[in-house]
Amino acid sequence: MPESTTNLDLSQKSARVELMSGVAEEPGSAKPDPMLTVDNITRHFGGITAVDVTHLEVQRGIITALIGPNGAGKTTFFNLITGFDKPSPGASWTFDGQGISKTSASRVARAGMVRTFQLTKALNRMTVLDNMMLGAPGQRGERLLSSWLQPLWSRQEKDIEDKALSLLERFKLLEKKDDFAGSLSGGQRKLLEMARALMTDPKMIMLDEPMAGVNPALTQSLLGHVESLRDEGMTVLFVEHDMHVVRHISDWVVVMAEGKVVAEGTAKNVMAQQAVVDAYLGAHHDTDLGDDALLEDENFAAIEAEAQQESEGRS
Ligand SMILES: Nc1ncnc2c1ncn2[C@@H]1O[C@H](COP(=O)(O)OP(=O)(O)OP(=O)(O)O)[C@@H](O)[C@H]1O
Repeated sequence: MPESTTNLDLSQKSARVELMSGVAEEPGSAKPDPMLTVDNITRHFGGITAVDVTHLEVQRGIITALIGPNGAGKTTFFNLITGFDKPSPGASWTFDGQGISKTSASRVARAGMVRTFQLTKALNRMTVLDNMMLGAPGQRGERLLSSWLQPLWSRQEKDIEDKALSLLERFKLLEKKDDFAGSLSGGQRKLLEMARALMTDPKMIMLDEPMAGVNPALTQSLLGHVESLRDEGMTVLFVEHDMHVVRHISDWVVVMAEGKVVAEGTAKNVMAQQAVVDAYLGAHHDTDLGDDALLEDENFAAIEAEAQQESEGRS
């Protein structure tokens, strides 16, 4: 690992700022020590180009947010790099120095890159503890989830259960262990999704809208959990629409629009960039996303609704 990361204690904000201070705030910029490097990844659905990323590096040991208006390609990008979807020929990407572009989702997970999954109907009907231990397969994602846990299953069941219980304790879900997952509140579900992803001891965790549907009381606690994963050395990449959250916990922000990376930088700088304003608002606006007023939920919802209307108008 290059000295740039190892010499710094990335649980300290000043160290993270120092680490990223030399990084160009432009799409595809080189990082001091990338955990993930992606080249020429494209995905078309019929006539739509959902993803068209020429080059992207995700820095190790920090929290990177992936933002962009609805339909920008964020979820498709997550699916592609975790092996849940296949890109057009010519794509390549490496994780922790290892080429993983021709690798199945379960192998990607075993290499140390996991993504969270929303609780599906079948998972809702399982208890919280069973979700952690994972058995019952239904949909593709669930089968993959169980195959991620294969390496663990070679261990004694007791060890696996101990690990599940200690994660549930950490995420304050221990009292709920015998309840059906479907009975959990929105925030508790998000905690369970996160806890479950940690069963495989990942190096990098990818969170898909970790704060969606979470009440304000639990938001703070969830944010704290995400930050503590980073403070323990994990690399975090998350998709999020809530700009308060993005500003609050991101060390770096990548902005996608119409499948491409259109901006990168710190939250503050990125939101002031014209390309980002254009992506969210359309080029005819001259509003600054760095303006805090724009980060009020109400205003952001209006911006998103407008972007949605524009994209529907185009399609
Ligand atoms: N399975 C699919 N079949 C057809 N089109 C798809 C499929 N999945 C995604 N798309 C299209 O690809 C584009 C990117 O979608 P994607 O869901 O990746 O965007 P997103 O940035 O995650 O949006 P959101 O923030 O709304 O979740 C959109 O135009 C979407 O309609």
